[in-house]
Amino acid sequence: MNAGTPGILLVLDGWGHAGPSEANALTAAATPYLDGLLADCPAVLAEASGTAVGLLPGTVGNSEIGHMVIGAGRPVPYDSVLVQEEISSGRMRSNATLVEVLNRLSAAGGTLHLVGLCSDGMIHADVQHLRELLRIAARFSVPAVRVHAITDGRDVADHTAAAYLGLVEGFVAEAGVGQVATVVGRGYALDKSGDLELTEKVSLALVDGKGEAIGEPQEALELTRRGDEWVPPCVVTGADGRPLGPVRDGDAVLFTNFRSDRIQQLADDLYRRLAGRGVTFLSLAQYDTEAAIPPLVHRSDAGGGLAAELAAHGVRSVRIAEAEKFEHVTYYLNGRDAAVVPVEEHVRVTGDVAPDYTARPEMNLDRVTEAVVSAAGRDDVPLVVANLANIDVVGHTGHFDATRRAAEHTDRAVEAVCHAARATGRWVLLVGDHGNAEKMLTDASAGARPYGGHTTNPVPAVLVPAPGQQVAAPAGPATLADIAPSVLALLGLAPAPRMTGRPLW
Ligand SMILES: O=C(O)[C@H](O)COP(=O)(O)O
Ligand SMILES: [Mn+2]
Ligand SMILES: [Mn+2]
Repeated sequence: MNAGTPGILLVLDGWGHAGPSEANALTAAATPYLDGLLADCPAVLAEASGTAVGLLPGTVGNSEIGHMVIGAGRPVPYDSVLVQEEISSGRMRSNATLVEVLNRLSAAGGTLHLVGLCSDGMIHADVQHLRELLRIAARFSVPAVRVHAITDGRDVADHTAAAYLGLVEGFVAEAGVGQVATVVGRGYALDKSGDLELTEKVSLALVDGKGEAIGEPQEALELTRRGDEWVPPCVVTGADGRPLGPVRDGDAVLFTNFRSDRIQQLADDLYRRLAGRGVTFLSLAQYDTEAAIPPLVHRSDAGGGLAAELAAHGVRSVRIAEAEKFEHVTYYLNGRDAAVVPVEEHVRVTGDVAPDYTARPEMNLDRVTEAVVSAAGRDDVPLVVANLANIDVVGHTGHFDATRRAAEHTDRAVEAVCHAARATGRWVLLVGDHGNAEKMLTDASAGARPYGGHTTNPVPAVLVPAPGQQVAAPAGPATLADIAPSVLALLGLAPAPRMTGRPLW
């Protein structure tokens, strides 16, 4: 173990590794500084997807699990896995929370409303979970089921919503119960920027049947001007011209996303609007909503990681990120623990928010960099943790050239951080949390269309040693679970007892 040297943990969001290709915006970018670090510093590729981090085999990584595992120092069974286990084992069919509500609906004649993202992107939801819930509703003879379908185009390739809606219509037919009542893009339904006007439009569709009236679900897709993400709220009407969907007194609403961060704003808004009307709310997995919504599956404990260890040793850390990734370097890195920790300082960088990130791939990176440099200059802060969001956030647009420019801005920011680190005697550990920008096209077999989603590729983990610091090249396979033990070792601390990862340097 090293004697203990202060450092900077820099998460480059969406920084995956793949060889050069026409799909790789990272190798296409001019990133001389990062190229130099990768060539000269002890580096390793770390697994950031699938079972290595606590996801189902072959599942793409995401920011939540990525930061949780970076912080926990061990794989954390993610919500998608817990839901899948509940379904595969057959336990969901007798899930006490679900059964109680379904029995009540069948006895009293209420409707079950299933609200969720309809794709198999495996980041927020899996449309197969909706299928199982429809089957279970049929087994319990729930008199009516309404599906309020949120179209994706972000975790999966754009212009795929027609196929997923087709799947959902097939599931409904197979179950013999249910109708698609609402179709709306995730840009509206899964806003997490706090833009309540977007959320309100979705709520009004569900509560009052307000929105574009359509006869068939697929008609909704013709009404978007910005792809699947921005399908405007559409309400399917019945033969009598009335919307099929509005939630009525005594109904139940079950949110089918397993990930909370983007659906919780809508869940809270609906909860408030329907208060006092005897509507039961449920969520597939546990949400961070203000409202207490009972989950069908409880989340895993991701505690006992880096944050706990730093607190136990009184090691001060400063956490820095743009608003988009702020929770990731605080809440998720701390094992989904929102407790205020006296030895932690949080810097949430705000600034101009571009409605379209392709026009501003630099985002507010200058301010993030300034905050990191300023924290690095403090003697009372042994550890600075920051997230550079650009590669991931711009990568999600599916726009190759903008993502290439995001990488070039990131390169200059990393250079500035490394200079500050050298001047203040710090090491810098750079790591991706999952892949994204190294794959901006779908597979050729699928027709090579633009792709803004995450990947299963490993991520680089690179240590830029502090001046005079001797470190050996890391050996063997690595995963994100090795990052917290590495950070602790570099700070001169032992891994926490619950960590299964090992120090890489
Ligand atoms: O919510 C999103 O923006 C994407 O679906 C997933 O991206 P993230 O895991 O990087 O947040
Ligand atoms: Mn991420
Ligand atoms: Mn992302």
